[in-house]
Amino acid sequence: MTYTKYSASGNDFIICHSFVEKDYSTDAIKLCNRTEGIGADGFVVLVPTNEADFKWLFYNSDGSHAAMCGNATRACAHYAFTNGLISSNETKFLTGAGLIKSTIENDIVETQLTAPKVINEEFMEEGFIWYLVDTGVPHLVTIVDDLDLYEHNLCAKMRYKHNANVNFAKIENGIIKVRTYERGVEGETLACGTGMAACFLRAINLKLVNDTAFVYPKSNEQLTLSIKDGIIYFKGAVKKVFTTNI
Ligand SMILES: N[C@H](CCC[C@H](N)C(=O)O)C(=O)O
Repeated sequence: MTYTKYSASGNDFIICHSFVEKDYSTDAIKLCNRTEGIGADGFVVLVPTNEADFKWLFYNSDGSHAAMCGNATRACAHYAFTNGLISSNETKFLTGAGLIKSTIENDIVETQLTAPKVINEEFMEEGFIWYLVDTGVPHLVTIVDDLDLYEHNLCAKMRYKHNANVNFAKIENGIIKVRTYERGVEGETLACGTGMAACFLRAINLKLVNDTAFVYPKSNEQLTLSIKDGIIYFKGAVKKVFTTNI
């Protein structure tokens, strides 16, 4: 089987395409293992569908299924285009969160996320003020002045209590810096697309940024987030790291 490793702002994925739609969770655990596998935060299998250019099956590195993954949409769109699975540089494909549209311009890919759903506008827990929103998957967001306040055990506690990813964000001069504990990776990743979108939405909600903002995840790679008519767009570079047959 041919697998391609991608990095999308540091969030890394193993991608392949197949005619066979089945449960690949065991493959995800083996392939994503960073000591005995290729190593990645997630595993994606693109399969045919009559409803869009393709459909994806997305798995976190622990084998759990997730409806959506912002950074993986950018990597998969690039993969589909460079592997000739799509003929246009604009693609629509099916995820567990619904239809996703992505546009590929060389190594820069922009994705239009599904409409966000605010679950809880504001609540206090563990000494922080939280915002809970679904940007394709559920995300908790807290705005802090110091990103060193991010702490693994606190994030794990909030992750399990709310079954959501956990984000700490710092906003300074209209720029957002984010640290994310990712559900299904069960630790901090170098970037989380739907998490950055959740932090951007909270910053908009608090009137701390304009309709377009630069967002920097742990990898410090720059992404651009914008909102128009309630829909979030996020754009950034992707990198095809290598292809292998195993
Ligand atoms: N770990 C997430 C899915 C991946 C989200 C993240 N990698 C992104 O780029 O949006 C979850 O299970 O809710």
